[in-house]
Amino acid sequence: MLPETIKWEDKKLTLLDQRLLPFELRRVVCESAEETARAIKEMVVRGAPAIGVAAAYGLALAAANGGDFDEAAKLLAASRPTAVNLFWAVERMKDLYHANKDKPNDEMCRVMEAEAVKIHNEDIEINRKIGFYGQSVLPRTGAALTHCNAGALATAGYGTALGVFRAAAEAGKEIKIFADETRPRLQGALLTSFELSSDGFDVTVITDSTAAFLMSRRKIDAVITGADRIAANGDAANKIGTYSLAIAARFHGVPFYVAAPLSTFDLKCASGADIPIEYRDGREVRELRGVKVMPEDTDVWNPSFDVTPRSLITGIITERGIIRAPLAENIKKTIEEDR
Ligand SMILES: CSC[C@H]1O[C@H](OP(=O)(O)O)[C@H](O)[C@@H]1O
Repeated sequence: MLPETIKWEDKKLTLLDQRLLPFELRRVVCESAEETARAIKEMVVRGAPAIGVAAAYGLALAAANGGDFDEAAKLLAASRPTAVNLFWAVERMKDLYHANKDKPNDEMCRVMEAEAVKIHNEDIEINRKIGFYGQSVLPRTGAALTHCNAGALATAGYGTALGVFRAAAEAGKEIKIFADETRPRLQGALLTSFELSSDGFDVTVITDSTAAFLMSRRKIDAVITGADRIAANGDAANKIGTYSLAIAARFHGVPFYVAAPLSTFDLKCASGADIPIEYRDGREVRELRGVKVMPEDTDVWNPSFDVTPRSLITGIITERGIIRAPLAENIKKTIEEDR
């Protein structure tokens, strides 16, 4: 059984240290917003929904610890730039804090803690709904391909893309899953493979550059990935390598789905061009788990995300159903109906 990604125990946030998986199971304890922000930046916890939930708890800690709450919120918002779930959670907790800051401290802290727990539990329920709708795109028996980790390790539990596979299995479907290793941080090889095999799935790791050849040699019924931010027109930012996967899927006639909660949509971004892309240290590419794989002075360009244009996306699987073309219109309609 997979350990919980995020736990709130004795008014402390404990995070499964995903930098050590699958070789070591260790938890990092966060007792302040500062410690939480560092854990997000250093990818102790990662995955769009998971960092949103962690940030919510980070702000519950900020409220309990006193000090400058708005500064704590800024610090958390600055930890990583692409996943909009982070900003959504920060804004939701800030609004609550300012609505309750004049109440007695223990009451205000209780309200903040309860909201973070609510965000945590909501995420798991949303992921189950994403799985419920998403499993319909998979056959009774078949194969699927995913990229990075959009599973329980990237969320508060159950997962988004991997939640679709869980729901398919719960519906009695037999799906062989191929997981891109996902250079440079290897979330597919180290996290998705570990997560799915721990839950008894038939999962095979391939290198990122194998995906197109795999599609040319065997039937892949669908590619299903997560997302970190989806623009109003349907362009979707996700882990680097997703865009080239979508191009290969289109060339081979494989349906390409993005699985994401409505909190991943950012209507303030008109298109993918407006989505901020995180660039990380080149050392992530020059080294593999601390072992140099190229000279230290090698120039590296290391965007952590790319943007898949809506034209390559078959559908976006959400907790309100599958949004299909015309994506811009149907995104607007779905979000308005959810309000
Ligand atoms: C369920 S969304 C997970 C999403 O986040 C990952 O990025 P990172 O591991 O850098 O946080 C990747 O883009 C996944 O699809």
